[in-house]
Amino acid sequence: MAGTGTFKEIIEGDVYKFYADGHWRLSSSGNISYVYNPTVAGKQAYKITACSKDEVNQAFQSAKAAQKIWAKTPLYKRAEMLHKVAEIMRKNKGPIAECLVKEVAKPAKDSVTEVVRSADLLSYTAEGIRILSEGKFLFSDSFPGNPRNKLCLASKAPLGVILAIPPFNYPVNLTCSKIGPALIAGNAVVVKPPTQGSVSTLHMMHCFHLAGFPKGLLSCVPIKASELGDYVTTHPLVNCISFTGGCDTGMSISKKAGMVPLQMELGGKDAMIVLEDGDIELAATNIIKGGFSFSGQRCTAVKVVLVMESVADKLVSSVNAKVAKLKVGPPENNCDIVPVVTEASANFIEGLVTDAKAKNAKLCQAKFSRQEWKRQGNLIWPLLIDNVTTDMRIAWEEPFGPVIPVMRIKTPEEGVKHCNSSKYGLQGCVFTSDINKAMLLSDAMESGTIQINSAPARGPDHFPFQGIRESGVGSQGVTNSINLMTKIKTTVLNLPTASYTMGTNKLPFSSLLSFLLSLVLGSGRRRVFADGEKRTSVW
Ligand SMILES: NC(=O)c1ccc[n+]([C@@H]2O[C@H](COP(=O)([O-])OP(=O)(O)OC[C@H]3O[C@@H](n4cnc5c(N)ncnc54)[C@H](O)[C@@H]3O)[C@@H](O)[C@H]2O)c1
Repeated sequence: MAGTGTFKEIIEGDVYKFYADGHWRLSSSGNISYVYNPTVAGKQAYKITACSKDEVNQAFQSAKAAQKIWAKTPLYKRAEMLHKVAEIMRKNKGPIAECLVKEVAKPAKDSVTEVVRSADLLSYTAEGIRILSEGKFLFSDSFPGNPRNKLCLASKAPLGVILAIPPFNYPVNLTCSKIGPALIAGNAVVVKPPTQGSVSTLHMMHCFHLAGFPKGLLSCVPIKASELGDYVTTHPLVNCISFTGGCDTGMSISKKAGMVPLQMELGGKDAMIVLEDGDIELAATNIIKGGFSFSGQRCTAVKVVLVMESVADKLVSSVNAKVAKLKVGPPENNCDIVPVVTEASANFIEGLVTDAKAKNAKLCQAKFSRQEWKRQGNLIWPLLIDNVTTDMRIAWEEPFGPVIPVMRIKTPEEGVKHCNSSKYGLQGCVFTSDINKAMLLSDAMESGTIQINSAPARGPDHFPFQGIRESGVGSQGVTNSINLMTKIKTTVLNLPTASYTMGTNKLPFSSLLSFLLSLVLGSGRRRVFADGEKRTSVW
């Protein structure tokens, strides 16, 4: 059970602690943040301590110190540690999943899946040592005017301290997808958890604690973002920000961040284009799975359907039939449609529906099976909105709820134009049985990823995943995240003469040997330099 047994150390009374310097403690500020249960209006699920400025600063200082030691930890040992955390997470998936159900209303089964998937991600990331153990070796003579007398060794070095800011919808998975690559690459991490989702994140962090990482290397500092958000994101010890969340927050952080690498995974308006030759049943199934699961609160949810007029009726009626079978209710019962995360989100979604209705869109479920479209608290019944036009907000905005607009198009180009006019460019998908059309459309759609004959999806977690325009900066996926969280360090070996592998040059052994000798002799000694002269080394 959450906060007990293995996890009893992370709570005092009914208040969850923060994690820094290898310890769990309450903030000296005495400040508390409240996490609400989305399923029961106004009901508090958890209380968490909120860190002060000094405590956040201390976490960054400790991270900086610990990173220096961690960077000297052999790659294989770093990998062993990540495998160990993954094992602990798998063993303790129950309590972590329990928190996801309570604080973000994720269906119980999906909550367990999120924890297991995150453990798998960490195990996979541990194998990132294969990427990190390889570097590059360059010869100088491919650039005009250079003989082969310079040898360049390039390798990946850690950046330092990574600030990880995950969103509420996948707090465990999207924290692991930042921590794993950061640690394997030799970095330290400070996590700022989302308020809804913080308790799952704290439980997950305890698994890292139990695995025995060096003190200070990892910390998790819940804060009130409105008060300390800027302090955290502009802290001078931050060497990289890996953020997942909404466009407005991400863009505001990007503008304020200093000269540090950014990994920004922001919102999306993922378009599905359905052509006349597409498998309509398959498209309908993917709208249900890809658009309504977790009540549409996924960055890669289908967020607008652009269907060719001639097959639109068939698609809409197939989706409507499937919508009627969706189970609406609490996450504990594994319902398909669960309450959205906050009342503010529910109000926002309702606003999009009201606007579309006022502009004569058709609310399919208001008519279908005589069921009025409805909302009770944060619970919003699934809704397909047909005949959506470009003057409606829902044609452009991200609902992050179980509401999907359908726009009827006359040509595929019309669909591409709508997709490319969006401020977002995360994912998209195309349904067609013609591979040539699929490729042409994929190339024409300006989004980070286009899926052919399947709904947008983030996984598998090692695939590259990125957004363009306001959907983000940088690319993720295990390999890309490792690369983003490292910098290239080069050492150039300057030889006294050009040397070609198995070349037929006359070998100037004496000078080459003396040069090599100079490399192996210790600092401060009288050394023979490449030019044959004896000098005292400066280091
Ligand atoms: N592209 C992706 O990979 C991806 C994945 C999941 C979710 N998302 C997007 O995330 C959004 C939903 O998540 P959300 O509601 O948690 O987003 P959000 O932008 O409200 O919050 C994201 C995170 O930023 C923090 N935050 C807010 N203000 C801050 C500030 N001033 N300084 C520092 N941190 C601050 C929040 O506490 C949270 O941890 C959607 O737009 C969704 O599309 C994107």
